Amino acid sequence: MDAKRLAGERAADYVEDGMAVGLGTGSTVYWTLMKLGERIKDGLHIKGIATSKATEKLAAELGIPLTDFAEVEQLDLAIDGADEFDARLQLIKGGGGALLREKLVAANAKRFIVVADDSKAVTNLGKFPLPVEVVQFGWEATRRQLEKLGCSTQLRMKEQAPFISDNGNYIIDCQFEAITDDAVKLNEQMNRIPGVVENGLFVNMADLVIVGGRDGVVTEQRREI
Ligand SMILES: O=C[C@H](O)[C@H](O)[C@H](O)COP(=O)(O)O
Repeated sequence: MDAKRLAGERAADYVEDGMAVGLGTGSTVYWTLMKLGERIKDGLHIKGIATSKATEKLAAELGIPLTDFAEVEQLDLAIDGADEFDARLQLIKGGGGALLREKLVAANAKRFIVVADDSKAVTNLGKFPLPVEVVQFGWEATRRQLEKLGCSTQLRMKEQAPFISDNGNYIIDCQFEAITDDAVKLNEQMNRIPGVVENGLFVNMADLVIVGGRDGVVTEQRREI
């Protein structure tokens, strides 16, 4: 079975009746959502908060009831994919441009489970360009400030026009040599730049990473507290 599918489906086992669940975005968590859709048909009752418009649409198609933060104070669980994860379970996310809602949802969940295939495991974060969501106004100035942190940058494009996030913002992809030392510090430095809305570094957030191996074996890595 596909490695993403193995990881995605396993995560659905952590969802219990009555839970409020953060529903991630991407091709790995897609399998979690499919599984949850099946379990709902069999009588599981949950409510979800989607991390993107794409996930909202998929959840509606699968019959997963949605709610929002007006109704839910804290999610029991959030499940999402990642573009990279290291041994400390620090992540880069946002390859699909959903990082802002994803971070907000994960930050307001009691437990955050990441699903990934084994190609996402890295020794040092940063081979995958770090996505940073910025407001459209003055984005060129924001980009220059980001470059002062030691990266080269690229405005994300889609069909010859700037990519627009679900929140109406641009994404600047930041390529570092490697994020070797302090992801906590870089996360803070980026978010202090005026114009930056959020960045794709998820530090000390993931509690568990479920990894689908291309050999068909699923492993689980827990964060040491
Ligand atoms: O913005 C997108 C998200 O951060 C995704 O969770 C991430 O890009 C991983 O996606 P996939 O499971 O499709 O590789």
